[in-house]
Amino acid sequence: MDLAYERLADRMHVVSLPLATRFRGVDEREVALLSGPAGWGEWSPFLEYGPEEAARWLRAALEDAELERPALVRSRVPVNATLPAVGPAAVAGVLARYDRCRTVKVKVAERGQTLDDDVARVAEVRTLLPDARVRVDANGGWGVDEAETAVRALERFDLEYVEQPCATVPELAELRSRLHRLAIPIAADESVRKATDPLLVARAGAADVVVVKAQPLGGIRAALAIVAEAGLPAVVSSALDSSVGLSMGAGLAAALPALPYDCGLGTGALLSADVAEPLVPVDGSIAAGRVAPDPALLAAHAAPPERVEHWRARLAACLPHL
Ligand SMILES: O=C(O)CCC(=O)C1=CC=C[C@@H](O)[C@@H]1C(=O)O
Ligand SMILES: [Mg+2]
Repeated sequence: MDLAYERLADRMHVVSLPLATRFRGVDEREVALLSGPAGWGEWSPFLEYGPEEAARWLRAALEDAELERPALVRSRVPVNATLPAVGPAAVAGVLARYDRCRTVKVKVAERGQTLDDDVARVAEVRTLLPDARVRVDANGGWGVDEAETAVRALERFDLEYVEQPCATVPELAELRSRLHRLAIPIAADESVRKATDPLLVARAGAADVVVVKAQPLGGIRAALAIVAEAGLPAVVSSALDSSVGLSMGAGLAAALPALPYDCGLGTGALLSADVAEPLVPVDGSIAAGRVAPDPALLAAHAAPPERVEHWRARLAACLPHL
C-alpha cells in the first residue's frame, strides 16, 4: 500500500455536504474521499477525533480503495430509518425521507432534553408506524439508574433493543442484569467502535448485540473478524457518511454470514446533497455494490481551501499511527 503523504494527499478530495436535518449537533458533514486501484474509499472521522482514532478510519478508507471487497452473500441490505432527536411535530417529516423502512432507530438522551422528550418522540413513531420495529440509541448518555428508569418508561412502545444506554462496559453489564426480566436486548456501539478492545463488551456479557461500523473499526475485514469473534448478532451501521462510505458499510453488511437486524445505513436520507446518485433506501433496502463519486458533484461540494488544508494536516498527523 502506498502510504507516501504527497501521493495520498493528491488522491484526496474533501467535500462539505449539507444535512437536511441537524444530526449529532452538525448541519454540514465534511468527508474526505480517496481513489485507488479498487475504487473509492471514504475517510470521514468526526472533526473532534484525534489522530490515533482517525487513523483507524483512514486504514478503512485505504483498504477499500486498494483492495477488492470480500465476497457478498446478499445483493441488497435492509436498512432502518434513523430519527434524530427532533420534536414530535417533526417526526413524520423526517420519516417520510426513508422509503418503506420497517425499522426506526430513535435518538434519545440528547443533551439538554428530558425523558419526557424521548417518550414523546418514541410515542409519535409508534403512532405513525404501529407495526415498525423500534430501537432507541442513547449514545451512552444515561447512568445505570437513569437508563433503567428510561427503559421502563419506553418499554410500552415495544423496543427491539436499546443501543449504548450507558457509557461503560460495567454499567452495561449491570443494566443488562437489571433488565433481564424485561427481555429488552442491549446493543453496544461506542463500547465496540471506540474501545481499545472491541471484544471486551462481548466477553464481559454486557451486551446482546454488537453494532459494527466499517470505518471506525479499521475496515470491512477487521469488522468481519470482530463479529466472528464476538459471537453475538451484529447490526451494521454508518457514521453519517456520504454514499461512498455508506457503500463500504453495505459491503460489510452484505458479506456477513447472518444479518438478523436492519442496518443503520439509511442515513443518506439525512443529507441534502451527496457526491453521487444518493444511496438511499428504496423499498426499505440499499444496494450492496460500490459507489464512485461524480466528478461534477465533487467539484460542486468541494470544501473551501482552508478546510482542505485542515484535512491534509490531519492526514499527515494520522499516517504515523497506521
Ligand atoms: O445506526 C443508525 O441508524 C445510523 C447511524 C447513527 O445513528 C450514528 C451515526 C453517526 C454517529 C453516531 O452518533 C450515530 C450512532 O451512535 O449510531
Ligand atoms: Mg449508536
